[in-house]
Amino acid sequence: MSPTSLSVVSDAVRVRVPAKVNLHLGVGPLRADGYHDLVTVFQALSIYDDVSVAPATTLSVSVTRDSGRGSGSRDVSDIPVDNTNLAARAAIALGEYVGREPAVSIDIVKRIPVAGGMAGGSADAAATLVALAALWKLDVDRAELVELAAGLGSDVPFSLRGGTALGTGRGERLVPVLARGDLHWVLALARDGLSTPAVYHELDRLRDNGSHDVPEGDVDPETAHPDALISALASGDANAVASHLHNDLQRAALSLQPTLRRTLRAGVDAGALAGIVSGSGPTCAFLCADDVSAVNVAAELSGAGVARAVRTASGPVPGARVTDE
Ligand SMILES: C[C@](O)(CO)[C@H](O)COP(=O)(O)OP(=O)(O)OC[C@H]1O[C@@H](n2ccc(N)nc2=O)[C@H](O)[C@@H]1O
Ligand SMILES: Nc1ncnc2c1ncn2[C@@H]1O[C@H](COP(=O)(O)OP(=O)(O)OP(=O)(O)O)[C@@H](O)[C@H]1O
Repeated sequence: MSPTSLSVVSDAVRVRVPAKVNLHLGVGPLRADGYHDLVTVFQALSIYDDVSVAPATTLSVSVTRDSGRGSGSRDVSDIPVDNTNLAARAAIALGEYVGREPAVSIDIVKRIPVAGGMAGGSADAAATLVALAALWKLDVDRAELVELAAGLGSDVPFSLRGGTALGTGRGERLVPVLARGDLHWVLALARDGLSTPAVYHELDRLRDNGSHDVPEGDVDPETAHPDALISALASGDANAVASHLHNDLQRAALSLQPTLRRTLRAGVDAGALAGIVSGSGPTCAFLCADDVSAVNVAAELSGAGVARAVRTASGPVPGARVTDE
């Protein structure tokens, strides 16, 4: 390797950033600004995108599908590589904030399912903020990065933070939640993605067609607080956590992709404690009693032919972090 290419390698900063699942997702009515108030409990899971940034003459983005085992991405060709990519938007926003040209190359290795309800794009935006803060040796504190993150998307602040957290507002206002021990998950990845706005829109449509503002089984975020789930997380009892998993967006995701009902049933039949649609879907997340059970459930689900791919993961894990792995 020439000294020049060595210096290019050493100039790059790589950040590893996790996927998320919502253990509780209470969705309020549509607000005037097009968003919904949420009460949500996020958990970061051990499926990661890697985002590398390096100095360049102009801003560019590349996205590669990790071809190794553990890859969650079916195809990355749907992901834009222009300035609409959330990672590019993060670089532009941070550049504007600190008065710097975002002349960097951003290379994303994708493992988080695309349009899967696991905050893949948000993860890349959060990773880019952390990577550029390190590359440019910025004197910005965490609160400033969180503020920029919230401007990029509702899930981006959680991708920065990771762990387990209670989210309110659009989902961007976070407080940490104590979770004892690790939870073991199986993820069933769907063949087609779901658009987040389309799923929220479908929930509004279903609610408009129903007789109640907040239909039976849904949680009113104005009044409901996921206390029982938070106590279960503190106790580290996976059975108790499983019985308090809840997602108001689930029926909208099922309405748009009815085959997910079969996937949810198959996971529980395979021995999971409970199954839930992850965020806006269509990924289904199954909570298992322990790591051995997760491997067994994953094997059985793979054989059932109800998913494009099946992965195991554990949580909580930290948010976007510089790595040299
Ligand atoms: C479904 C979740 O993943 C749960 O954590 C998030 O609420 C989605 O967060 P996100 O992908 O970061 O979403 P954003 O980029 O902020 O918003 C995309 C679109 O989703 C809808 N949206 C999002 C968040 C929210 N609290 N209410 C909404 O109605 C809006 O139509 C919005 O235009
Ligand atoms: N870096 C990125 N990674 C993935 N998708 C991106 C990225 N930048 C922009 N997008 C666009 O965003 C769309 C949603 O992709 P993403 O993987 O973030 O969905 P998601 O995980 O369901 O989102 P969330 O869970 O935050 O609602 C994609 O179809 C793609 O066109």
